[in-house]
Amino acid sequence: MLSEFDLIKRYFQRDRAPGPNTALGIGDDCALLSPTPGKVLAISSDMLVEDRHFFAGADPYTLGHKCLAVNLSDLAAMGARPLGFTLALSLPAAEPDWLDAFSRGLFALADAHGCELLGGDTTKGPLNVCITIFGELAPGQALRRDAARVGDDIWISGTLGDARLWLAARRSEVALDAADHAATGQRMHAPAPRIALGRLLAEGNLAHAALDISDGLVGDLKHILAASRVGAVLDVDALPAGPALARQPIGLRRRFAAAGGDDYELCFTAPVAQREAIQAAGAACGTAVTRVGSITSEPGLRLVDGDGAELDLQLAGWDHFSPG
Ligand SMILES: Nc1ncnc2c1ncn2[C@@H]1O[C@H](COP(=O)(O)OP(=O)(O)O)[C@@H](O)[C@H]1O
Ligand SMILES: Cc1ncc(C[n+]2csc(CCOP(=O)(O)OP(=O)(O)O)c2C)c(N)n1
Ligand SMILES: [Mg+2]
Repeated sequence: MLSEFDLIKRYFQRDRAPGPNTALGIGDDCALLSPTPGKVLAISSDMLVEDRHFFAGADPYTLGHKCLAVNLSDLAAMGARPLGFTLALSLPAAEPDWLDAFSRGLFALADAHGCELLGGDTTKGPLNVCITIFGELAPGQALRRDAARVGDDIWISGTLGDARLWLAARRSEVALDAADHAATGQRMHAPAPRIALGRLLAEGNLAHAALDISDGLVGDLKHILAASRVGAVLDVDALPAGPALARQPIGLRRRFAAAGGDDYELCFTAPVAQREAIQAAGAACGTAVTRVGSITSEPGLRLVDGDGAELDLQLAGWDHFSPG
């Protein structure tokens, strides 16, 4: 039988020297973080709950990846460099095989981004993973939701909608062949946080506002519009649908690309004069970037098709407390 403290020591406390920004890691009442002098901290929390964010029986390796990925995605959306994170874990049982796979998935992504586990909390209870992440960036460089300006282009990284397509297949709403099922499952379970792109956009002063798309593009873009007191026109047919979604009928393609959720891509706004620099930044970090609309002085979000005709799609973002 694993005790609470055996579990922490065996799976989460690593036998290695702390990184340069960690003054004190796991084991005391608090961790001590040393941000680079002159930088500001970026802090965010996201929680993943069984039966809400993932299905019971989810693969523990990809769950370890995803719970950190969604947090790194928030740092990417601010343009911050990752420093470290805390892990609050509620587990129904201390299962060695589950913990081994979960911690391997978690640390594989953490190590890829130089983001150290600083501490956390462990309790018995329903399966629930909550991470708080810390990053840093230069003062004034953060890509804030209130910084969009009239005339800005709206850009999207990567592709949209394939994670939502996997969810539809899992709910037996659509049928996918084995290859599309596997590819869309990868998008749902192993999103790639766009840290490199976010940092290039912030450090190069290329973009104004940004956020990461977790609830679906139209829902999330409205947060930028509200905070910046602007409107937008979005070309739904310009949205970069994921490769599996691109093979689906146009109605589903539009709906899942515009409001799918679980995308963990960046949506950002930038001056027209930065178009070439943004394409170059995307190329430099191997992430496609696509222009999908523009910021307007007229309030509200207008959805149009490839010919500029108004679309009435009645789309909404994910809301944990909405009945839908
Ligand atoms: N329980 C809470 N207490 C305080 N702030 C919260 C709480 N839940 C969410 N927030 C804040 O509300 C804002 C919106 O949250 P959310 O939609 O979860 O952001 P994101 O999509 O970036 O994760 C964020 O600034 C977040 O820190
Ligand atoms: C079992 C299951 N059902 C539904 C979904 C879809 N889903 C759940 S939460 C969510 C939105 C993102 O989660 P949230 O907690 O709102 O993240 P945040 O916006 O705080 O980053 C989506 C699209 C899913 N991923 N798994
Ligand atoms: Mg959140």
